[in-house]
Amino acid sequence: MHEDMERVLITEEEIARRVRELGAEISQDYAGKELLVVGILKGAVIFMADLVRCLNIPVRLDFMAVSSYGASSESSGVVRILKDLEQNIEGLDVLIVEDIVDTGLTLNYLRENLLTRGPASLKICTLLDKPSRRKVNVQVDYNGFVIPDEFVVGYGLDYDGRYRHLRDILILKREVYSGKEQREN
Ligand SMILES: O=P(O)(O)OC[C@H]1O[C@H](OP(=O)(O)OP(=O)(O)O)[C@H](O)[C@@H]1O
Ligand SMILES: Oc1ncnc2cn[nH]c12
Ligand SMILES: [Mg+2]
Repeated sequence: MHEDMERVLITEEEIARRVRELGAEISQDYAGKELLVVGILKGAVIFMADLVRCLNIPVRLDFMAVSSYGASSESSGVVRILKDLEQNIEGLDVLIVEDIVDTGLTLNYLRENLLTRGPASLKICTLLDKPSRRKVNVQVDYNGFVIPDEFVVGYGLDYDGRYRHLRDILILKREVYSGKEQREN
């Protein structure tokens, strides 16, 4: 195992099995429709690539990048759009795909923002959910795994931009992030 890692939390095999399950569930819910899948850069890219290949419905892809919210106040969570969608989503069925919901600030902002653009429907899929860290409530429609309050990396998730390429989801050794706040917020 990678020397910076405490332990494996979810193996690549467990991830693959769960992604197939989510794909089947989403395909069933959107049978007969076309889905615009919106991936939130960068962390969601790897999950999204696997998930969409488990869908047996027509799919289009688009991406957004948002700022991490820095020193914003606890509740509101100022989130800036760094890269917006290319696609006009009015009247479309849209599924936001995320790697993790932690405080919920990112998704809460994104959901509000995209709803103002008039999609026919808007749902949220996340691979990981850390309910213990929630600061704002956000409804998740498709949830891969509920995990404890540990800082995880791999399968798209990073620390300081590293470890996204690792095939499992692993818990990072505390000394690697030297006790710094998990999220500067
Ligand atoms: O629920 P929240 O507390 O808002 O945290 C979740 C968000 O934080 C991470 O993204 P990050 O801002 O680290 O960017 P990245 O996806 O490029 O790693 C993660 O990918 C989610 O988008
Ligand atoms: O555990 C985690 N690992 C990587 N990025 C994030 C964001 N929120 N929580 C995280
Ligand atoms: Mg990240």
